Amino acid sequence: MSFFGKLKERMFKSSSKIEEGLDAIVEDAIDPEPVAQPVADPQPEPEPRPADPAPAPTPEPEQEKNSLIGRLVGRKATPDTPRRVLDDEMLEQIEDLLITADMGVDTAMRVSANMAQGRMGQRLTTQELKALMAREIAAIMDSVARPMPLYPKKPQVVLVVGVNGSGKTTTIGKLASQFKAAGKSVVIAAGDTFRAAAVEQLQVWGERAGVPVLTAPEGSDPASLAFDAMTKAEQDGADLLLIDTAGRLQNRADLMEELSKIVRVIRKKDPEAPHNTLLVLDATTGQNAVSQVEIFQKLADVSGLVMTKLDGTAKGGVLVSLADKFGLPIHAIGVGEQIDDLSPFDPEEFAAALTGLDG
Ligand SMILES: Nc1nc2c(ncn2[C@@H]2O[C@H](COP(=O)(O)OP(=O)(O)OP(=O)(O)O)[C@@H](O)[C@H]2O)c(=O)[nH]1
Repeated sequence: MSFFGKLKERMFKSSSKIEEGLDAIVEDAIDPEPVAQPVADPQPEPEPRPADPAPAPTPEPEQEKNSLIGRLVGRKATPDTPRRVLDDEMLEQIEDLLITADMGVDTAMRVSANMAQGRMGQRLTTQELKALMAREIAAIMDSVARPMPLYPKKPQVVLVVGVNGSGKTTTIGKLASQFKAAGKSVVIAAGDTFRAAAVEQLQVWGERAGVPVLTAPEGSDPASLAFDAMTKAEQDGADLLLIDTAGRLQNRADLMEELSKIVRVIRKKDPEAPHNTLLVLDATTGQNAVSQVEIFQKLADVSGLVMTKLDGTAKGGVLVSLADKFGLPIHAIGVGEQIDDLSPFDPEEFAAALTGLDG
């Protein structure tokens, strides 16, 4: 199966929600036109009414013609495909649908308004709506789709932050495995020293990835472990040091102090560290992820996002809202619990998978 097919299958809950919603909106047509005119109807329409013109093909920017969404937009509907005239009521329904898909009010309004621009009064099929929606979503996400930058610095220090359970450990394991496969040497530091289970989990992932995991006795100072890990990574000539951190938001002042102490200590060895601060977010928390970004931006100098658990949730739309609201780079997405279930973020494939556009 192609990667796109796999992504779409994994994101089926998000896509089926939008897909079913769009089907319902189109079928909900209180359409004054009794018989829908297909796009490629060979019969010329005698007197097209100005308020209800035959659907003009969606204009395609030149560079999109060969893209995934560009190709999907061009698909022709059959004569009996249901259509609905795009009007204010339908636009509001689309907006509501996007809000229920966790896109947030502002982003939902932007996406639906852009979809409608120049198309009011056109008769559209679900497939055409999906394609328009996917195109607008991809446009919002295009500028934030960036792999984690790699610097020539050794070791490159990646601080991984996020609330407990967001998928930090799993993501560190997946990243370690991918970098190792790319020929990089990696060291992991189990910085959540207060939770024995978190440390054990990280050790399991380290073994899977074939990467050493530095640990410290339960309850010891995470900053001191980070310093030791820096020393080891330097001694080993490691390319990458991934530091796991605690995610207790219950006491933000403590967490902020803990994170800033880690940063202070590793800067004694490299004033530019950490080179990346990845915030790991759980897609199943929906719009909660928005407040998590706001909080963690105050606690740490977040440089990029990884969104986990996009498989099996109907809340994938939150990623569009994050891109729209914060503009932080999205480096990767988690689509499962296995070691290779971390994918680079591709806005076109994501948009097509989210909207259920057929690949
Ligand atoms: N379905 C799915 N599950 C995931 C994904 N990423 C992580 N998980 C699961 O989410 C749960 C929490 O993941 P962890 O990596 O332990 O999260 P954490 O942030 O390190 O949590 P703490 O160890 O409690 O701090 C685990 O059961 C993972 O298997 C993903 O992309 N998809």
